[in-house]
Amino acid sequence: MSKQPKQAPARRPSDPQVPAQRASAPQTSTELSRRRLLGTVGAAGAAGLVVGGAGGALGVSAARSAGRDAAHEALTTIGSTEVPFRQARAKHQAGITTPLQASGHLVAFDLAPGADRKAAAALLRRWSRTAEELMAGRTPDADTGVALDAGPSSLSITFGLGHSFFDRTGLQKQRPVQLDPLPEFSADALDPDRSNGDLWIQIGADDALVAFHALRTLQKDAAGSARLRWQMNGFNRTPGATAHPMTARNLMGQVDGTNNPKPSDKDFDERIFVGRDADQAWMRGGSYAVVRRIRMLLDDWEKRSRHDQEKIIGRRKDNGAPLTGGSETTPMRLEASGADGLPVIPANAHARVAAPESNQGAAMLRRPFSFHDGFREDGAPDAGLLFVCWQADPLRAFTQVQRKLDSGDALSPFLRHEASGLFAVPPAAEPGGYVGRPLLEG
Ligand SMILES: C=CC1=C(C)c2cc3[nH]c(cc4nc(cc5[nH]c(cc1n2)c(C)c5CCC(=O)O)C(CCC(=O)O)=C4C)c(C)c3C=C
Ligand SMILES: [Fe+2]
Repeated sequence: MSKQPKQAPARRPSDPQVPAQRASAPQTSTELSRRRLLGTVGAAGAAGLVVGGAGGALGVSAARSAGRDAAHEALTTIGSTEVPFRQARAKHQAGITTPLQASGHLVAFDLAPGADRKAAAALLRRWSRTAEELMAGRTPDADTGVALDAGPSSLSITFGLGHSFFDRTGLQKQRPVQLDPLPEFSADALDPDRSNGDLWIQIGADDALVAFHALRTLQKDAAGSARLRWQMNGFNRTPGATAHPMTARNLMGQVDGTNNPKPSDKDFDERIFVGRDADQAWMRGGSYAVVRRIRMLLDDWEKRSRHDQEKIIGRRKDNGAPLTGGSETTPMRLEASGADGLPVIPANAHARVAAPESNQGAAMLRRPFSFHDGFREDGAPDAGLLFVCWQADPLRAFTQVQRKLDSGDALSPFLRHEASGLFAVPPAAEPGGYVGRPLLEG
């Protein structure tokens, strides 16, 4: 692998609640004044003014007066931001508590016929090495050049193992019960060809070329050992695109992710990561990912008034605040009723039905991407949410909450669950090791 010329990496905080914008926060006061200037030009552009030439000149002269060569400066630190493959104090893989990235690929592979445990180990070793190199901004020696000049761009690559992986490798005794298939839900319309799989990779980056490059490189690494089963592409808002750091919005226009567990919560690790006393020692410090392709019936949704939409979720559309008042971070007052005697947050509002208070404390870390795969025959967008959630125990988190949603969520009529996967995501590789080594060589 060769190192690409790039700025010194700005390490990205491993906290999903840390707004992605922080990654592009000004680093020095000179930087601040240059950014303010460019921000002003950007705002003028957004207002429809023709500022291109003047804006460019202004930007260059500001950098020159700051004693810099503007030609060698990136406009933001987005490209140079690096997510560590292995974190100093955390045992888990990147891509779980990493802030949401702008571009994502979810991809599942099946081991090739004849590929055994040894072949699986060799593949995970190759993949881990590639992930570590690409996340550090280095590219393979014989490379396509797709991601040249882009820097690591907060690339994270996360590896998971499906239920069938353990049959294929003869490791059934090491398969955790947490990987038992999810139950069927009444709203499911699942396509088996786009569900599950022996191996799963989640790729996220703030540059679409970097994300594609990682996908393609990992696919080539798999040649002869594993075949692509399904692939889904997603996106989120670009970090730094809004003036103020804020929670993501989904394609229904809602602020989505507000009431996620936070790493600062005292029970965060216990809820999201497998504990030290887990039966399967190789999973300690790992997590379980549930992946659902959920199509949104946007034609139906967009016909509903904003008032109706807010009642369906239980939160305001503009700022994500609960209907019981306050700001986005104000707790919902589930017991509050209005002058009509009815609950202000309706009994079937999505946020109420999904809340830990309605689910014996169940909580999961939601880390989704939006998707848009064109339009269906009837002209409706084939778009929605690549719902990815993380938890220590899917039965007590995703399954508990989805059962509840299945039996009375006002949002359900606007959704179609079309694909599903459940994966064990082992802890990060030890230095010199690879993801899954304690399982495969234990
Ligand atoms: C089984 C788990 C869940 C699925 C599937 C799901 C789908 C889904 N959700 C939204 C939009 C929102 N969800 C919100 C909150 C929320 N959702 C879940 C779980 C699932 N959602 C939970 C656990 C929570 C938190 C509840 C709480 O504690 O308050 C919200 C409100 C804002 C927020 O807290 O994030 C929105 C909006 C969509 C569009 C969707 C499927 C496409
Ligand atoms: Fe939700």
